[in-house]
Amino acid sequence: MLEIDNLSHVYGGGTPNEHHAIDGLNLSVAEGELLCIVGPSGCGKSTLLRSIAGLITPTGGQVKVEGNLVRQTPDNLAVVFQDYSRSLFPWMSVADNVALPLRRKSMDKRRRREAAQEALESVGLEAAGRKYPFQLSGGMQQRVAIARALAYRPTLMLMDEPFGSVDAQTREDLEDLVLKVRGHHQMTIVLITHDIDESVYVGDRVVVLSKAPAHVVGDLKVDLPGPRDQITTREHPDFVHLRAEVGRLVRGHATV
Ligand SMILES: Nc1ncnc2c1ncn2[C@@H]1O[C@H](COP(=O)(O)OP(=O)(O)OP(=O)(O)O)[C@@H](O)[C@H]1O
Repeated sequence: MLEIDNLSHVYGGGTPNEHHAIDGLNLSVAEGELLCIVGPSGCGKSTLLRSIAGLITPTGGQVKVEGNLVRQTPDNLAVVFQDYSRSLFPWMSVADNVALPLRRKSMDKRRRREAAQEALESVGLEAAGRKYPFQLSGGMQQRVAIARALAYRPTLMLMDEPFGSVDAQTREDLEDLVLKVRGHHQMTIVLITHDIDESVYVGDRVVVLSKAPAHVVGDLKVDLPGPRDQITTREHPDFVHLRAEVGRLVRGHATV
C-alpha cells in the first residue's frame, strides 16, 4: 500500500544552513497495517510523514501510495497532527469541522452531515456536533480531529504525534480509540510517536529511525497474545521485552 524507496530530504541545500534530515530511507507498509515510527527527537520523523502526505517534495527517492507516485496530497489520505487547536477551525461547529473535507467528495450536504455524525459517534462524541471546538477539552478536540479524518474514509491515515499534547490518562484513552477505530474502518495507519511504550501498545509493527539523517535501524513485528488492554498488555513479558528492545534501538541512535 505504501512504498518508500531510497527517500532523502535535505533542507536548505547549498546554503550554510544545509541540513540532511533523511538519507536513503526504504520502507514498505502493507495494506491494513498499523505501523508506528519512533526515533530520537529531531531525527526526521515529521519530515518523513510530510513526504508521505505530499506536503513536501523529497530531494531524492520516491514515495508511492497504492502504486501511485506521490506528487501532491493523495485523495485517499488523511492526516491527524499533534496540534488539534490549529487544525480545527474555531468559528465552525464541531460537525462542520468534521464535514469540511467531504466537500472534496461528490456528496450532497445532507450526506456530508450524516457522515460527520457517524464519525463523531465512532469517536464517542455523538452529542458534540453543535458545539464549537473551544467548548471541548483538549482530548475531545483531538477526537474531533480523528473523526474528521475518519469521515473522509481514507485508505491511509497518517498521525503525527497525535497524542503529544494531551495528559497521560487521555493519551491512554486515545490509544484505545485508535485501536477501536482501526477495527471498524479498513485502513492502513502510520503513526509517528516519540513514546516507545505507545508504539508497542498500538502498533502491529514498530520501525525505529536513526538520528538525522534518518534511516531505518530497527523493524520489529509486535505479536502480543490476547486483545490489547492497558494493564494486562503492558505487564506482559513479551510487551516488556519488546519495549526494552525498541528503547535500546532508539537510545543507541539518539544524539544525547
Ligand atoms: N522547514 C525546515 N527548514 C529547515 N530545517 C528543518 C525544517 N523542518 C525541519 N527541519 C530540521 O530537520 C530535522 C528533522 O526535523 P523533523 O521535524 O522532521 O524531526 P522529528 O523527528 O519529527 O522531530 P521531533 O521528534 O522533535 O518532533 C530537524 O533538525 C529540524 O530542525
